[in-house]
Amino acid sequence: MIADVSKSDKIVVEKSTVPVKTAEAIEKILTHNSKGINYQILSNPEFLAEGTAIEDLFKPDRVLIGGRETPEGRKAVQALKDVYAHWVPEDRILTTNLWSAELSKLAANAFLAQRISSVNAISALCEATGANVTEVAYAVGKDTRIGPKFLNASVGFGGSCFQKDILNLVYICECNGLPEVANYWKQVIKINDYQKSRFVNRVVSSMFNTVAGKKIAVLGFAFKKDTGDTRETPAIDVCKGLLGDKAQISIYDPQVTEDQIQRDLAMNKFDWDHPMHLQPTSPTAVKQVSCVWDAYEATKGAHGLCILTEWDEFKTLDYQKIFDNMQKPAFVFDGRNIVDPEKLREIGFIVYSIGKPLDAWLKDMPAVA
Ligand SMILES: NC(=O)c1ccc[n+]([C@@H]2O[C@H](COP(=O)([O-])OP(=O)(O)OC[C@H]3O[C@@H](n4cnc5c(N)ncnc54)[C@H](O)[C@@H]3O)[C@@H](O)[C@H]2O)c1
Ligand SMILES: O=c1ccn([C@@H]2O[C@H](COP(=O)(O)OP(=O)(O)O[C@H]3O[C@H](CO)[C@@H](O)[C@H](O)[C@H]3O)[C@@H](O)[C@H]2O)c(=O)[nH]1
Repeated sequence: MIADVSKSDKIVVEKSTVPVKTAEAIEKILTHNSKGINYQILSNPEFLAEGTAIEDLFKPDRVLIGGRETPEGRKAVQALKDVYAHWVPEDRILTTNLWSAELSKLAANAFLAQRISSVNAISALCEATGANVTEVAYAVGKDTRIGPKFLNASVGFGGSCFQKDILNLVYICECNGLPEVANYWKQVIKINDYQKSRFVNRVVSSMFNTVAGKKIAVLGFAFKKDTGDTRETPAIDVCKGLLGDKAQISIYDPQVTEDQIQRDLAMNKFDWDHPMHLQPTSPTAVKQVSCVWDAYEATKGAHGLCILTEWDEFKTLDYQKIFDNMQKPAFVFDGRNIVDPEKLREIGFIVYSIGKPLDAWLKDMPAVA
């Protein structure tokens, strides 16, 4: 513990995403064990995203430093500011009070996730009306007040941060007697869950209302491209949904190991959020799941193919070769909108792309159970 080993005054910096007022708890613990040493607690939340961590570190949109509004607090903030000033322009280093810094991190992730749930909600309406979500998102994002980023409709957001941080925000709202605000943010997660189950329903209803005994190839298991991280990946819920209807699944991801996939699919929801030592020791492998190291192997003999991560290599696969080796009718369900549905239809596939005008085959099939 910091208090045990400190021999002089210290600045303690929170980098992790924490509930608002965590700095106060840290401050109290350290002060009560201080033996005359002074501690300044700063909140300096981390904003990097996986897959772009180094870029984000060197060229951050902003660095946020929160501290106590006392002379000692301001001095500590300035000391950390001086460290960042070595490579970050000064106008990008924001200083605030402690609680604003802690809350801003949660709010930023909630706003980002909210954009995805907003566009995903619109994607369902696009499918019902014949609008195209890519065109709608482009038109909406052209308004400079809204902006074009983070408006890609998908099978759902994943990753270790968004759901956890929104639940954190919801909890803080409830603790502060703000149930309406809590419910507002909960809805972002509900739409995300809806989007994943909507995707599974599309697969099942398109394939004659059952996938039992059918081989479904899954391309991509990570929660986004350029990472092997599977925490909260939508692929877990989609695969579990398909397994629930007794599909045989063959998974290929360029970076996720078979061991990780088996572990994720064998565990109960939320178990994978626990530290390693609290997770079930050796979950039994899910027999209906095989993991292969090649997209062509995964799709060989398959009835349907689901794209669940937007890996670049999936954009340039030889889809004619894939079609030739699949059962017919051959289905593609693109959960990331990375393939050209028209080109794939020309090959002979029946194609579902999130929020895009529906294939004639899919038109009368229900999107939700
Ligand atoms: N991963 C990212 O891209 C990212 C980006 C910005 C901020 N963050 C934040 O940084 C923090 C760490 O994220 P990470 O991705 O490195 O997570 P991680 O799961 O890789 O690391 C967390 C560590 O904390 C340990 N841990 C968890 N619960 C514990 C407990 N109760 N007692 C003792 N140890 C415990 C885990 O064993 C693990 O070693 C989180 O607050 C996260 O929100 C992460
Ligand atoms: O338009 C979009 C953008 C993203 N996603 C999905 O959203 C999830 C999260 O993506 P992203 O935010 O790029 O990755 P993270 O590494 O989770 O980074 C987020 O979470 C981090 C941890 O708090 C923050 O530091 C980052 O700023 C914040 O972007 C992934 O499943 C993406 O596929 C979409 O579906 N559509």
